Amino acid sequence: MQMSEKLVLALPKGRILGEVMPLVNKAGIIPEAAFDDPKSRQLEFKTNIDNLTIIRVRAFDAATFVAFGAAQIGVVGNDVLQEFGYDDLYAPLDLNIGHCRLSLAMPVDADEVDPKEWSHIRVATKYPNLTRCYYASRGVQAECIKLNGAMELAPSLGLCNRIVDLVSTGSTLKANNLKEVEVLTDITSRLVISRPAFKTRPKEINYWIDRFKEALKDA
Ligand SMILES: Nc1ncnc2c1ncn2[C@@H]1O[C@H](COP(=O)(O)OP(=O)(O)OP(=O)(O)O)[C@@H](O)[C@H]1O
Ligand SMILES: O=P(O)(O)OC[C@H]1O[C@H](OP(=O)(O)OP(=O)(O)O)[C@H](O)[C@@H]1O
Repeated sequence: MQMSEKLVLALPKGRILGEVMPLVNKAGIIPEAAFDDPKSRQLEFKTNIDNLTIIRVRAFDAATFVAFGAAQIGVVGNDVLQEFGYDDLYAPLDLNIGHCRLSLAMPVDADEVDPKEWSHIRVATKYPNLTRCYYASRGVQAECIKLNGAMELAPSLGLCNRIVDLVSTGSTLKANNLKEVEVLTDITSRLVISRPAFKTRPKEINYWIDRFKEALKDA
């Protein structure tokens, strides 16, 4: 296949990276050595594919780079997809990695843990849009305090009694004396595509979607 114009793949640099790289490699993409060098300050990496580079960015920013067409392909958790709701992101493939859930949690000794009885709640979260939408659809007004991490501290320090955060093993909640009250949504990571790129370079983009589909079959 003829490949010329640069194609950028945006990968999240956090915990997903370890899970996503075997898939990226199986899809036939091998980054240059600097990618695995912890001392390297490089942010964009050549690969064995002539026109394809990889950028390693924060999980939320991977969605933004692709949504604005600065990268054409990316890997993004559907927590981030739902939080932003970017129209220009097409998410055709569930990569079956980054499994977790977005849940509301409260102190283990809290009362008022029946969501059906709530009409207004205050919540500390990294996901204010998703949280507001979820509760609005059930007639509950959610007032959100945006934090970027360590949400679990909010109840014990009196910021607010409820948090909405990602849960996987549940050990972070347990270590901070919190209990999971309800699951808002289940999360996995998806392959995402910039819609404009999909329109203008369909053959090339479909080629890579197919390579990732094949990689998933062997996973
Ligand atoms: N405990 C978890 N188990 C499984 N997947 C998770 C877990 N926490 C987060 N994820 C997934 O990994 C993505 C990136 O999370 P990660 O914790 O690496 O980033 P972050 O620390 O939130 O981001 P940043 O470093 O940019 O602030 C999330 O958007 C989510 O889809
Ligand atoms: O249920 P668990 O297995 O304990 O996982 C949940 C934790 O994982 C995520 O945080 P992360 O470790 O990514 O750190 P962060 O707070 O910096 O995002 C999430 O925000 C929880 O704190």
